Amino acid sequence: MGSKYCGRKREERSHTLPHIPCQDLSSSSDKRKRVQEALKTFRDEFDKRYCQYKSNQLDYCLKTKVLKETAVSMQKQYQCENTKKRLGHVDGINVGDLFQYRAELVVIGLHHEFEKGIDYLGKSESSLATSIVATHKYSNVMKDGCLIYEGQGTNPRVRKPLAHHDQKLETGNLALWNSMNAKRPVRVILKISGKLKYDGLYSVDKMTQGRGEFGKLVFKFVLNKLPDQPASVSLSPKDDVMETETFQKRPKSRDHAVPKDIVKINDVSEGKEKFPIRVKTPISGVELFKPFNYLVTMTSCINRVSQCGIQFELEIFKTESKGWGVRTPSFIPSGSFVCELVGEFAHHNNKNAESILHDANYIFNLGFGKGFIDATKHGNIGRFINHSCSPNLCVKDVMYDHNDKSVPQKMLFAEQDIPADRELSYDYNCFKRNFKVESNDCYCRSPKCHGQIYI
Ligand SMILES: C[S@@+](CC[C@H](N)C(=O)[O-])C[C@H]1O[C@@H](n2cnc3c(N)ncnc32)[C@H](O)[C@@H]1O
Repeated sequence: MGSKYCGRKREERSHTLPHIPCQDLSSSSDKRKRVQEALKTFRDEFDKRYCQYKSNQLDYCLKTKVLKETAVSMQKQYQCENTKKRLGHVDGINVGDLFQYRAELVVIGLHHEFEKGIDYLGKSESSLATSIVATHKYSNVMKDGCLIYEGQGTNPRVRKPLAHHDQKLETGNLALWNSMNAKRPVRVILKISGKLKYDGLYSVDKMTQGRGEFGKLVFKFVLNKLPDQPASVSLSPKDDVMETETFQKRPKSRDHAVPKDIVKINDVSEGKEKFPIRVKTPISGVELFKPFNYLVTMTSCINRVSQCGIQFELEIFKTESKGWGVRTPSFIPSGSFVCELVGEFAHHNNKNAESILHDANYIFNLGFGKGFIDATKHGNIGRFINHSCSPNLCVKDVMYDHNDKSVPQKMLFAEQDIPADRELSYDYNCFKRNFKVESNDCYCRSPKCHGQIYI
């Protein structure tokens, strides 16, 4: 039963096995033959091991493990080719060659890393990148022949990291940076339609740093194919689509699909925040909120330079039943600072308190004797964040250097990982409501909804 299955699998797989066209029969033909033989040995050995796993009823999802095991065993038996890392082309491998598995690249010496996208030689400042593999797991983009390649770092799409960090200019990232400065070419392997294609030598022309899909700082390397490189062989007319699209075309979940909105205001903060704060509305006409003066700090601390400007792109949008709300177009990791609740600070004994509290939409009550923050006329994006009985943000008191406890600084932090396009919310009931309490019906739709919100 086991061997019958293996036979069928072997036959099926032969259609997708690495294909190296036999076109180069010159002086390097021997090397090419050896590369092909190494691949054949790898495939046969992999099939054998994989069948054993199957017949022993071991978890056959461990395909990656068997692939690596096979390649490592070949390394130990000196059956691999091009074992010494080098810059430039690798003997016996042509631009346009196709491969099925990352482990095969190790066996033939095109890319020596089983998992890491950047392979390099040398150490630290003197390191140079030899090859990169561009897959859909990172936000890599191929546009008009130019590859924008995201640097190396913790990637929740590969495995959930214990802690998600900003990318650092070290190891592979540093090597790519060094290759850029030293103007040394890098081999590029592209993953297209499930196959790995050697696309030839590229130059690293630029490096920028920005916030990535998961909210951390990432490096973006701009690579261009060297002009003297042979045109690569396309997989099929359909596969050429990747030339103009991002690798990362994942459909958005229906639950969190963003309705088609148009940008009504490009930056409500008028340049005061690090990122523009867009106001979006459905295409049908929607009346905008009353104008207000955008502040980045509390009016009681005007001399303080804001130490906590917003760190993520945020946008204001029209919710179905709660008026305006705030959502994030990008992922926000749990624990991240999101924004401060900013407004005019007033005490309850302020002669205008009664009239202010009459229109309590943008009032954050700090408790009896502690005053309140009024964001009616002066405020920031925090004034648009709605209440939820199952919130994704929490409110924390943060002390600044002045250490003045009478000055309220209410900061909102992500209480959990927040996916892109999700509405931000916190629990309004965390504010003390021991003076004039107004209650409203709550439309948060959480299964834990208390039915009312208090302001
Ligand atoms: C700080 S403002 C939030 C922004 C507001 N939605 C707007 O349109 O400007 C607070 C007001 O939003 C509305 N709101 C916030 N959370 C709500 C919820 N869960 N259910 C119903 N209304 C809510 C209430 O009218 C509340 O007084």
